Amino acid sequence: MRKIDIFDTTLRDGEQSAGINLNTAEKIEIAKQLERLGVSIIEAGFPASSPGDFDAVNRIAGTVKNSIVTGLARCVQKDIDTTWEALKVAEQPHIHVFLATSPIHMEYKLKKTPDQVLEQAVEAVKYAKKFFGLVQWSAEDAFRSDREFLVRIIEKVIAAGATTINVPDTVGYASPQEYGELFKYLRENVRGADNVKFSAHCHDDLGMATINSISAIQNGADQVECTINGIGERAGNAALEEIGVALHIRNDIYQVETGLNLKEIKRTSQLVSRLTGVVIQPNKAVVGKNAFAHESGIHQDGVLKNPETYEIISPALIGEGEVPLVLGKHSGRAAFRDRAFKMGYDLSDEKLNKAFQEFKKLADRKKEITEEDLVTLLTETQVSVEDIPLFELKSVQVSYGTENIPTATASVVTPDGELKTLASTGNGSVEAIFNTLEQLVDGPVSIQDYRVKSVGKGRDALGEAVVNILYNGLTTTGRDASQDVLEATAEAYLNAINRHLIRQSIQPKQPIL
Ligand SMILES: CC(=O)SCCNC(=O)CCNC(=O)[C@H](O)C(C)(C)COP(=O)(O)OP(=O)(O)OC[C@H]1O[C@@H](n2cnc3c(N)ncnc32)[C@H](O)[C@@H]1OP(=O)(O)O
Ligand SMILES: CC(C)C(=O)C(=O)O
Repeated sequence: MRKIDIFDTTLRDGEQSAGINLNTAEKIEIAKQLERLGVSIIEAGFPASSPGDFDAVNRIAGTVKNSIVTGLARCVQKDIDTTWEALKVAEQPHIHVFLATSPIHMEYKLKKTPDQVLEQAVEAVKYAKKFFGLVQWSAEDAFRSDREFLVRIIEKVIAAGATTINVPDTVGYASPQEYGELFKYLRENVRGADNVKFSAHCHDDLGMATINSISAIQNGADQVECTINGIGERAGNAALEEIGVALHIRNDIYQVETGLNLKEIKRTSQLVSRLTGVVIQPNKAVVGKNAFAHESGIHQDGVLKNPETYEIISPALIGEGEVPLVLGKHSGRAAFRDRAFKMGYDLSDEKLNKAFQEFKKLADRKKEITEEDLVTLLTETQVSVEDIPLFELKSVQVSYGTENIPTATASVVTPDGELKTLASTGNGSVEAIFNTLEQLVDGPVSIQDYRVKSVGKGRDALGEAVVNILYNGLTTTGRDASQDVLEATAEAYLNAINRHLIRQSIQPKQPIL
């Protein structure tokens, strides 16, 4: 199989992302991880650009042994000298010199004629060759360059000693077909093309960096330049993880080998995200948080029957652990049953259906169903409520005035069937209710959270109360909605106590996974 070199430029073009600034220690940590990932070449920085970059490139060149380390330089002697100073410690010193070749860059940026650019490129490559065995030359903005000029300058830099020719789409303008055709054209028209490697370097301004890189490979590129998580100047560079995994998964078409250790992808992606502070978008291909998250019932059912119904990449391929099915408003019974079973609840069909209906109601109201929500829901359903005697509020009355101490009186039927009437005071009406009902149980009940909100609009809107209690080492939450918030509060408090009784009387079996 044809070998494609993965040239990682996370530490150079990736660091050119607005807002990213990595220190030497961070760059070394990323470089070591890139080495574990198995990239062929690490572009560690631009040594002439700052003392910090020089130091990082130099230290990485002295540390990394299994990947080639390179540094970027302009076609000027000073840059090449500095790059040599940084890289002479490397096992296989490699330099990356570049000069723009497109009409717009030559005329307005470099203020040079094509002939002057050609001469400068040749001089720089010859000079670099005195120090470096491996010299990569890039025609910056190659895609927007005149093809005949490109062929002419590439032939001259090959003759001057360049070992790799990089053909970047610097501004992300190419279409996959056009970019592929450019590689084909250069392979067919450049004298000496067979003696060098051709490299692709794509930017994502039109969202085509990955597919353009792959198109280049299909048309003769031997190397692709990319970054972890696709970070880089403006909209970023081609994402290494996308290229690596696409070439692997669709090897039936591409038939190439990268030498990447794909199991290190997830870890590398997370490391780069953590150290750069660039959060990965959830739906990012391969490494996004949702890349393997199945949310809808029909998909979940399919995945449970056979993961390949909806998964073309196995999470294990990139070193991702097991990804639990997401339980949300689109989930179906199959996923719900699976999660319940894994949590240790083996429910009959009837009870599962009941729990599932409650789950759907809850999912409509909440964005995320937590583990605690599920435990509550499942334990309550596992035991039909009639099986366990609970407290039942018969009435509650609160006496409140600006001049007197708030007092609550409640009548409650206890689990033993006894009707009890209790009263207590508090600093406010709510505390008076809590103090009154606390007398029903043995020991202090700590209120962890208490919230009231209106459900619906207008004067007659219902008031919903949510009370979270800690009692006897267990945390439970009670809810109730009523026309009156004080009544809802008393009911929610008793609901939390009742949930405590239910959870105490039935413990789930040991979780299965
Ligand atoms: C497509 C790419 O990603 S290219 C890499 C881009 N990366 C960076 O620029 C990051 C590092 N850059 C830097 O730190 C600085 O720009 C430096 C240190 C390299 C140069 O700084 P300065 O000397 O202040 O120059 P400045 O950045 O303002 O302008 C760039 C100069 O380099 C020239 N230049 C640009 N590319 C090249 C090149 N490949 N070879 C030679 N000269 C070049 C420009 O024409 C300009 O020259 P001028 O000052 O005579 O007009
Ligand atoms: C220096 C070159 C390779 C570059 O980064 C680009 O053209 O985008």
